[in-house]
Amino acid sequence: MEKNTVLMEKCKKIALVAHDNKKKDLLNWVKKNNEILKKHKFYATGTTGSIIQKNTDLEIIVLKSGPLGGDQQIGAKIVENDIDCLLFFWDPLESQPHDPDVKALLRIAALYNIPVATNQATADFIITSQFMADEYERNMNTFEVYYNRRIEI
Ligand SMILES: O=C(CO)COP(=O)(O)O
Repeated sequence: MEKNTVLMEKCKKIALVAHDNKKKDLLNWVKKNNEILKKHKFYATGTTGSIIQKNTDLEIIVLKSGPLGGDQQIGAKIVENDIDCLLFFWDPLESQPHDPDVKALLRIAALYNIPVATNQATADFIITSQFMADEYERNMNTFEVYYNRRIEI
C-alpha cells in the first residue's frame, strides 16, 4: 500500500482534553511541564481549555465544550492536519453523555496516526520524546484500499 507523510514541525499543535475527574491531573501535568510546553501551540475543549488558561500562561485556542461538540471539533482539526498530538485524559470509570463523540475522536486520532496520550504516564513518554523537540515525518495512509474498494451498483 502506498504511503505518504505529513511533516510535523518542531512547534507541535497539541490538543488538550480531559474529562471532569481528570481535569486536575491534566492541569498539574501541564504546570509540571510548562517550560517544555511553552514551545508548542494548543487547542483544547471548552472547560479543559478555560481551566488551563486561567491557571497557566499558555495561550490556548479554546473550542466548544466536549459534550457540546468540542470533541468533534478536535477530530475535524486532526483530519485537516491542524493537530499533531492529542493529550486526552479520559475517564475510564464514568460514562459520558457524548460517548460516541469520545470514541469518534479516538478513532480519528488512530486513523490519522497522531500520537495520543490517554493518561499521565503516556503524556510523560510523549513530552520527553526526541520527536517532540524535532521535526517528525508522520506516515499517512493514502487509504488506497478504501478508495479502490469495489461497490456493486
Ligand atoms: O468532554 C470532554 C471530552 O470528551 C472535555 O470537554 P470539556 O473540556 O469541555 O469538559
